[in-house]
Amino acid sequence: MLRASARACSRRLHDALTINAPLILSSTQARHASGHSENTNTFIKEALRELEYPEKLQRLLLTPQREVLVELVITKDNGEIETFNAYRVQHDDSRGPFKGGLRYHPHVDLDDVRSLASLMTWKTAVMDIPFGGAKGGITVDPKALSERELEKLTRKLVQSIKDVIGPLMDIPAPDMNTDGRIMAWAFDEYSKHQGFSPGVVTGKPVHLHGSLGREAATGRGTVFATRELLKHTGNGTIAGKTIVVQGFGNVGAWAAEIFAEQGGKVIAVSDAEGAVHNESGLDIPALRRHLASGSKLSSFSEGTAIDKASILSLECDVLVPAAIGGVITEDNADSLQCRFVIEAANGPTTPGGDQKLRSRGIEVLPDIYTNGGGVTVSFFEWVQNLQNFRWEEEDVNRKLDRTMTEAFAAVWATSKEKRIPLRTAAFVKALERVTRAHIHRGFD
Ligand SMILES: NC(=O)C1=CN([C@@H]2O[C@H](COP(=O)(O)OP(=O)(O)OC[C@H]3O[C@@H](n4cnc5c(N)ncnc54)[C@H](O)[C@@H]3O)[C@@H](O)[C@H]2O)C=CC1
Ligand SMILES: O=C(O)CCC(=O)C(=O)O
Repeated sequence: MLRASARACSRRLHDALTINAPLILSSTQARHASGHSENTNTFIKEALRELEYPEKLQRLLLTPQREVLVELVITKDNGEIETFNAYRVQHDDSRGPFKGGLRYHPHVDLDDVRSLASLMTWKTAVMDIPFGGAKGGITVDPKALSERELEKLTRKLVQSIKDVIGPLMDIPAPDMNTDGRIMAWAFDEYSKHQGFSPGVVTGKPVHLHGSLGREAATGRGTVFATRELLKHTGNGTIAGKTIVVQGFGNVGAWAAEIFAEQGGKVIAVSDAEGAVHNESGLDIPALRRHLASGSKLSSFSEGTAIDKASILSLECDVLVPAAIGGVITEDNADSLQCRFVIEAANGPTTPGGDQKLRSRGIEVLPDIYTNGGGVTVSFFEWVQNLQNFRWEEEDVNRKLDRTMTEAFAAVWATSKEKRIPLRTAAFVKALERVTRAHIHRGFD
């Protein structure tokens, strides 16, 4: 097996493609060395030490299969040309087509996308859905673009990567600052080139081959995940628990709403601009209506505006980071006053932060499991697209519940059996499944 692994490693040596790269350089090219992939690899290596896999196999599992870098050019509404860096990293497709979201954010860089692509491989494996892992992104502040510019940029991205995505190859989806509207443009642009292909992206609007339940799925899955953790640790149910949510976008707002529906007391939430607190529990539907009307979180009259940086250190039962990566670190982990960290965001805890939380006995439910509800319902959407069929929302939610519950049971059992933290257990389970797929498929 070792010799086979070695051949596989050389086959999969870093394959960086540069396509469609114009010579015009842009002001958006500043790169932030995020260090995210090093953090992700630290967690994976901890699990690999448990498994004692040979080094060549470890390299195969850590190395992305393909990294695509493109330069996108658009004419802005004012007639000026602007260019943007964009990425698609395809980490592993041994278990099925590459799968993962598209992020539009000014801090997106190759290292960030590489880390997120790797997390997708382990996430689809933990959830046991038949996909691999990928992620894409554009280095852009979407708030600085008009709707028309955003559409052009999305269409340019699809034109640039259309040869490496597809319903049976690589299936993008929403992530930070991307939504059903952007997925609809991506589906339309891809279909212009390759013929009608609803299965090329998931997270599409429901009226355009999207799935009922996908929009809320990551938040809903986060609540199912929390329910399982509370149950298995002997801490009862969500009802009555105090909950703090960092990030009030797709994932955070749906999670907060469903926590509240189940009797949880969501005492504070934040977004990129501010935070709001109410010890008696915020009225989440009212807060969502307040934001939808264009008002700011901090001006919500049924709560008190607080400094958004202080949200992580509020006293609560359950802290849910649901925004960006790297927010719980060695430097601030001592200030947390929660019993459980439920990682709805990707990569919210650095390895240093994780060690501190462990030593303080704060239980962390890892991202590759907690936020797996999104890609799970993306899988359901893809299945519906391939069948040209529509499932009822209750059916989607029931299947999501079952998938989250079964995945939890597998991670929990591994954690107990090997006496390792839940994060390491989730990676161990995922690594075993991906490795088994590689071995069964062969390397030549
Ligand atoms: N959308 C999805 O289905 C999935 C998303 N995720 C992860 O969940 C996280 C959130 O994603 P979405 O909700 O889709 O994004 P989104 O763009 O809908 O919302 C992001 C939210 O985070 C806030 N935010 C940004 N920077 C912040 C900061 N420094 N402090 C506090 N809040 C901040 C934004 O204001 C916004 O409220 C990301 O880490 C994403 O990768 C994971 C799995 C699936
Ligand atoms: O729905 C999907 O395919 C992937 C969502 C995503 O990007 C993630 O889980 O981080």
